[in-house]
Amino acid sequence: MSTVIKNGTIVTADLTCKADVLVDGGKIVEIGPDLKGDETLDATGCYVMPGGIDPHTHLEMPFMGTYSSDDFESGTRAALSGGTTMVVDFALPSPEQGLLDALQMWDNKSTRAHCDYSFHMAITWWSEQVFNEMQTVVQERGITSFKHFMAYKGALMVNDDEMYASFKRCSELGAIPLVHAENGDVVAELQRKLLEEGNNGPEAHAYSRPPEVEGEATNRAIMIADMAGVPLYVVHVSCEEAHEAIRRARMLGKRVWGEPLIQHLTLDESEYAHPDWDHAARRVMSPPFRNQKHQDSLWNGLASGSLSCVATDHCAFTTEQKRYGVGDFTKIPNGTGGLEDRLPMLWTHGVGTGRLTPNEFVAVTSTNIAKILNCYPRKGAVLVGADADLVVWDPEKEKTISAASQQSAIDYNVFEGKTVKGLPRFTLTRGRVAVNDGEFVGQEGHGEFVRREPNGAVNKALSSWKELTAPRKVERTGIPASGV
Ligand SMILES: NC(=O)NCCC(=O)O
Ligand SMILES: [Zn+2]
Repeated sequence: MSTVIKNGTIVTADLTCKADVLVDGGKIVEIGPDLKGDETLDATGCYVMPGGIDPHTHLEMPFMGTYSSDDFESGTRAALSGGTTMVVDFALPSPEQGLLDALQMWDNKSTRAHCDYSFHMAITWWSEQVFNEMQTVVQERGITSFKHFMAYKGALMVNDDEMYASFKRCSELGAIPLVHAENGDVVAELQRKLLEEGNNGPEAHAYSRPPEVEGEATNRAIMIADMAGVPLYVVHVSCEEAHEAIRRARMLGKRVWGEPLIQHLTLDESEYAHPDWDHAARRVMSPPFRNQKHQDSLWNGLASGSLSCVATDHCAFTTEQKRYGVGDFTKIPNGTGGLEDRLPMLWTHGVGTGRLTPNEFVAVTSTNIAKILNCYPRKGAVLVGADADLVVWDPEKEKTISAASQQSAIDYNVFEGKTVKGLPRFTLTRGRVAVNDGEFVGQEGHGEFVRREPNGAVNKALSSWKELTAPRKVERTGIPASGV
């Protein structure tokens, strides 16, 4: 059954034009005027855009003594409801667990996905086994991005020597390293001191992770990537210090991408001063929310291009789970939700205010990450031959965000009470309508794994540059005798 999307305006990262879109067999097969199909979706007054790609989710992740509560079923249902048609989740080996073992666990969990997905692999420890398995992960499994936690000391954190070894391996394999950039040693020491002084509430979580620890780690990761000759993707950039490091690196020609989250763009540190413990703890995530100066920096980065992609880091814990940290903020599971709200919140606060153009919105929610992760134009495009992962976006449709009507499995929403203007009329996942005017009509298990090839354009360019600028031994005509 073919489907035609009629009377809409196509908005991509680089053009805006009126045309119909014909979809068949899960792909876009024609774009032009007056197209016909077996089924018609009316896009009058709407923008037809590539579906969102969320490059940073943690679905059913074992973390801090529990599991994040949204799994691939509820998580991808939330994603599609908000116009996101692909998620990239993190396969996370526990320390000493093999990468392929962890991957098996993620393969099992993801069978319930409603939309397409891919994985990043986390490097949580270092050994010859990890070194060897990275090759299998890239070449046989089509996973070409590896995350490194510079925080969570004693759990997921890797040290500089491990990071350098892993980055070099990424370089050899044509893969991209990702970093969670916070100085884990300093965070651990600040946590210890705060607790010792009796500061045990959720606000102390923010005190223990100031912008300085993020800025330092970002600079360090950039240096290590530069030495290893590999591009770098910095996840959840939350502050000017980290953004400044990325901006400066990019100005110097280094291949570094920064990813702010919708939470950091729209929620600020005052949330942690809320008198209700639950309210504050529900917003505990790392890095924490910041003040308006930092938020402005992130918005400016998106507008100017120094920051590339907006994600959610969707890692949802219930209030009951958050309460594991009553009396000790370091035990509050870190993470917040956002999958369903990323696009509507970014449209409302970005396009709706004039901080972003509709084309920039598509770039930072979909196309840029598809290019970085080397799955463009299969994903992130409205082009003949691309997967029909599309959102028909109604810029006039409004709602007030509420946990009562969300898809996520948790009992609250960090954006509760916020009104958004701009919502999906239809969301299509590989041609199948999954959201029809606010109603979820997706199919569990429809989602497929998206395999990615290594050696994307930036990796290729960097390895040529590395070759050209490699240290060379000087052939000398004379060498003095040694000694006196
Ligand atoms: N961000 C966060 O607080 N939780 C998820 C794990 C991570 O990405 O650090
Ligand atoms: Zn992180």
